[in-house]
Amino acid sequence: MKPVVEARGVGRVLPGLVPVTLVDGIDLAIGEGEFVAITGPSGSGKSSLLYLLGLLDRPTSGSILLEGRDTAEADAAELAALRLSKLGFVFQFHFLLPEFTVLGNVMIPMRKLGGSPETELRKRAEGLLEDLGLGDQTSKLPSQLSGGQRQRVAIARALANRPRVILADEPTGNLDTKSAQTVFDIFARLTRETGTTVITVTHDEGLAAQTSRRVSLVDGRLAMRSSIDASPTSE
Ligand SMILES: Nc1ncnc2c1ncn2[C@@H]1O[C@H](COP(=O)(O)OP(=O)(O)OP(=O)(O)O)[C@@H](O)[C@H]1O
Repeated sequence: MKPVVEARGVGRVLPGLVPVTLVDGIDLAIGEGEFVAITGPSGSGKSSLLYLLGLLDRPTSGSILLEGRDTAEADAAELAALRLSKLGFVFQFHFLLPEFTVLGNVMIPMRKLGGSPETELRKRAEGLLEDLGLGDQTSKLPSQLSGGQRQRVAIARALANRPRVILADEPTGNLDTKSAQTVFDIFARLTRETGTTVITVTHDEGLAAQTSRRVSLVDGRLAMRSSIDASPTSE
């Protein structure tokens, strides 16, 4: 199976009088429909790796491949276009725009990508929200929703342009146990039913155990087991 996202010898060093190594020598191949948890102690580089895999940051060594394409030479506009059309992001904080309705928030990335009539975009956004149990909340403002509902809107927005990969950074960090479980249930269903790849940073052992693969970091490097796990998808 061809990997959807691949890191080849990826390192990221912050320059300075005392350079800081965020991640180092990461080799990782993640396939279609995989549900991957990035785990490790605080400060081990989990968010840094996620940002690199999501093309939000650039490696200082090695490269990231998306659907087999090396992104090392892509300029900022090309990276932005790839993020918009191929990737979806969910963060610990929802980052919904407060003045837009739930539906309006989900339609923002759709309108940015364009290519379909407004009525079609609206229908698709409504379908996504319905699917995530928010069919009766579409005209509300984010402030009128619970934390769990807001995070589901953020997931709907991440899915707006039918991404190949969802990248989530501690998406359950602000949620109660039940809402956190709902988020992971949604991710599991997405990977199973649509072949979307989900890569999520989490420090919650119980949730990490529900994914199909663990990638563990220690001091910015893959822990031994993660390297072994990386091999089957790159065959
Ligand atoms: N802009 C920065 N300047 C200096 N150090 C940084 C910067 N960004 C990250 N770091 C350091 O790099 C290391 C990796 O950070 P990162 O946020 O990727 O780790 P993490 O595993 O996600 O941590 P946490 O679980 O606490 O969120 C940490 O030691 C962090 O303090």
